[in-house]
Amino acid sequence: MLIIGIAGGTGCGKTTVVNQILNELPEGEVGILSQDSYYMDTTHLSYEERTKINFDHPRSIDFELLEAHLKALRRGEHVDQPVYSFVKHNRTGDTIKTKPRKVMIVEGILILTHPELRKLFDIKIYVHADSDERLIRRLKRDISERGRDLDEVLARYQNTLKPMHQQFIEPMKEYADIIIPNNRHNMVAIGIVRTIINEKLNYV
Ligand SMILES: Nc1ncnc2c1ncn2[C@@H]1O[C@H](COP(=O)(O)OP(=O)(O)O)[C@@H](O)[C@H]1O
Ligand SMILES: O=c1ccn([C@@H]2O[C@H](COP(=O)(O)O)[C@@H](O)[C@H]2O)c(=O)[nH]1
Repeated sequence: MLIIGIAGGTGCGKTTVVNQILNELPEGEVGILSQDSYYMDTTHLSYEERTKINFDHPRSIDFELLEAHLKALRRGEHVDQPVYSFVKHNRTGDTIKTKPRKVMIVEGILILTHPELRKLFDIKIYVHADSDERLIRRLKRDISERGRDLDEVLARYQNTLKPMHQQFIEPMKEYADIIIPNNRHNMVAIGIVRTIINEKLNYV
């Protein structure tokens, strides 16, 4: 199994990059684990309390479960990946049966901050976009898709996102094997990653 970790700040385009990589690859050959599925279960908190969580700090992630799932997949077992709701700020209670594949991609803002998880990645990728670009994208996406408003996104950006990005996410570039500049769509870089995956899948 080839395990690829894809990190980078919010709005840098990780999900988009993953989807672009998957386009043109045979369906079902590459599996995805999203760090978002592994936000801590906060069912014991009220919605009001959950909105105050710092979701950009590594302690908000259930790395134990993420690591256990990745190791199980590597052993050839399937796992039940939790489904997360950004609107509710909590797991929904549903899970998605995730099967082991020859290539597994793990994506998320904080996945390179955890040393044990980092060791499991054969290739570490950091997607870079400038912070103003990321903020603009996040504003548009969170308002249209995640039920936020302008004030919420800007307050979160100033209070937690920006300082957490500087403290935990940006320094992870140091561990990256590949850095993808993504201020614009970067189909050349996508093509290179797809070639590496195709090689593993024996298609070249
Ligand atoms: N290279 C790009 N150029 C312009 N917009 C982009 C680019 N990559 C992603 N986006 C847009 O920015 C938003 C955030 O992208 P997304 O892939 O969800 O980022 P991430 O998963 O890193 O938070 C989405 O609306 C997406 O369509
Ligand atoms: O309940 C939640 C959990 C997370 N967030 C924000 O999401 C981003 C990470 O997701 P990306 O898709 O990589 O942008 C993170 O910056 C958290 O602040 C949230 O708003 N609510």
